[in-house]
Amino acid sequence: MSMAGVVLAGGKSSRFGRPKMFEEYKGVRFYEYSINALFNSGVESIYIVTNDQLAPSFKNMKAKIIIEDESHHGPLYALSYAMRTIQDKDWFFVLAADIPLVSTDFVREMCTLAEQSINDIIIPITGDKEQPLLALYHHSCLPIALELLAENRKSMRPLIEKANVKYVHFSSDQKDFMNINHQEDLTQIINKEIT
Ligand SMILES: Nc1nc2c(ncn2[C@@H]2O[C@H](COP(=O)(O)OP(=O)(O)OP(=O)(O)O)[C@@H](O)[C@H]2O)c(=O)[nH]1
Repeated sequence: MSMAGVVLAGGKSSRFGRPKMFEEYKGVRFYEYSINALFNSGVESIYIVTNDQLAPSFKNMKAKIIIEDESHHGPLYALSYAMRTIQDKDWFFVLAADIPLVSTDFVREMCTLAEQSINDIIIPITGDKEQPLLALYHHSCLPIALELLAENRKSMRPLIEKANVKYVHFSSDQKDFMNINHQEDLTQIINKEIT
């Protein structure tokens, strides 16, 4: 079994107001947290998937950069583009750069689940929230994803509905899975209102 880590970092950040993947928490940029969580976790190689405008601003020796041929088509397109580009891996561990504080232990535990899995997708549930952008996707998802994209269906949801999905419950620090969409979300973490 071989696995690639895929950091999704090519969104518009329209709610945040500036490219949020480059924001810092405790002196580390969001996308670097995602890379660090994947590093030494069982994932063999790490990729940042982004667009041509943002690409020059990523600086990290641990990850390679994949530049989408078309920008802003959303996470399903980004994942399928990564799967088309990286052809020698069975599994793709997706981490959204705007959920930066996930731990290596979480990634390791998910990787262990993939070893014996006959599923197409493994999705964690944290609290009562499904986390499709912190999930494992088998290469078998690619034809389904391409079919959906050809129908202009760009959300992850129809892929999840069509694929064979395993859900796994995680109880963890709320902060680990905090999704940063607005500047106030970051302020909340910094002010330790979320513990
Ligand atoms: N590579 C890539 N990543 C994306 C794309 N769209 C969203 N993402 C990433 O997916 C994660 C979730 O994105 P969202 O917060 O839903 O969308 P966003 O465009 O970043 O932000 P909003 O404009 O505020 O909705 C973030 O880490 C984004 O960087 C895309 O088209 N390509």
